Amino acid sequence: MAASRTPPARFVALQALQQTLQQGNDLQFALDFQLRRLHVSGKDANLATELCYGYLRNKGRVAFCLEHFLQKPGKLPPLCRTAFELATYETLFLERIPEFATRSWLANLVRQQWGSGLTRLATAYMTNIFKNKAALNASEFYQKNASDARAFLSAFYSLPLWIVDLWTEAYGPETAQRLAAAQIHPAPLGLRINPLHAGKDELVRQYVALEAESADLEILDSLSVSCSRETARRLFPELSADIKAGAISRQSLESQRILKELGAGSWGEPIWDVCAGRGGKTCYLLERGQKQVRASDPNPFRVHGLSRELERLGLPPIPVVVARGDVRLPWQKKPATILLDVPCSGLGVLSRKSDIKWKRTPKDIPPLIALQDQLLRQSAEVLRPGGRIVYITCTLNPAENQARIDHFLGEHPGFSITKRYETQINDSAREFFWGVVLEKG
Ligand SMILES: C[S@@+](CC[C@H](N)C(=O)[O-])C[C@H]1O[C@@H](n2cnc3c(N)ncnc32)[C@H](O)[C@@H]1O
Repeated sequence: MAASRTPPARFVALQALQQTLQQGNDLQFALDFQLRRLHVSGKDANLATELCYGYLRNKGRVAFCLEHFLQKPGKLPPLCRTAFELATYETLFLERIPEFATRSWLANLVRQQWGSGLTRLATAYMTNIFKNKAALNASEFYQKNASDARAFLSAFYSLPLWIVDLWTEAYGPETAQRLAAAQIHPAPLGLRINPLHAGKDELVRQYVALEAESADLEILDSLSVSCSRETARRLFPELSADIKAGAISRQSLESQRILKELGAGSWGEPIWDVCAGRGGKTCYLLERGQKQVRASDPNPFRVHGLSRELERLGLPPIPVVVARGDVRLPWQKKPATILLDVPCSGLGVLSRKSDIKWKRTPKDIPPLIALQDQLLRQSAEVLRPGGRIVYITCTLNPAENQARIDHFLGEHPGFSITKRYETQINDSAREFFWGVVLEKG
């Protein structure tokens, strides 16, 4: 795609979205890559970020508009279709962008890439979108034009039908609607204060002083904080510098809460964090006083990221290896606690990772279940007698949650559940975690 006349934020967004949707790359990775490659920063980078995340959260709704106003949207070249949808998103959701700006970048891009026929189509389409903007922002439009209740939920809350069906069957229609409504809002910012950092007391003082006037601020045991991005700017004016200096980490409050609820901080050691990724949970454990922690993950980039996290936070070095957890124990000493933060469908974190909605399909679930079973089975094999397995997912899918544990307990009757936690489904929850502690009696 030629960059010459497309404004930088839209150009970066389209490139990153293509990389995410067509090549399956992680959205943040694709966005960072394109911002660096095209030397885009400041306001343009902020707009590109807002476009990518906002569009993916609302992609189902804007696609419904395309289907409504165009006869054969499926015939558009994929990138052209994404450009139509991105312009629709901008019109319906970003109030501050003037009509002429959206119309002109879309028309110029379509003319340059696909010629005058599609440019006329783009112009006529955008006229319809602007004319019907108020109606397109109201649920009635989707209720009236969707074929049935599930198609309405899918269009208005921008959720693939298979997820609507899964949640309706698993949790009932009312809860499915609440979950659908929850995932369409951006997740709040979750922060973790490093208790080992010299600046910790000052940081805590800062947000405790402003707690009363920050309605969206939630604090969990004084070191875990969640708030909107606007509030974070007030509470932590130096956030980027504090992160760089190792005083703060980004981590969702729910991901911290489940560790606390499952007793992290007083788990028997050594602990093996089997699916450690970039080490969000590993670092939490070390910051909360666990000493003998070992971490592994089969993804070398994530393992490298984890080692850098340990350095950034000034944490003591721990054994970290690239390894799968479902085949063998990569250490000599048997662990007393095995943390399985398993690979899962991620349907509980769609508000933060909205690309998952458009990448996952029902076909992905059986291999994930097989891996979850094998990780549990292998953990039981290598666990020290009297030890515990902590099983966590960030998904809303009973087949990956309770059903996996029932299956495991069926095969391993010596184990029982000693702790359990799941995020409550209420109107303020945006992210959902599920977990249990299993101990051998
Ligand atoms: C939910 S993420 C873990 C997030 C991480 N614990 C954190 O808190 O930042 C799941 C991780 O499982 C890893 N994984 C995939 N297959 C695996 C396997 N066979 N054994 C162990 N880990 C695996 C993935 O690479 C991914 O990093």
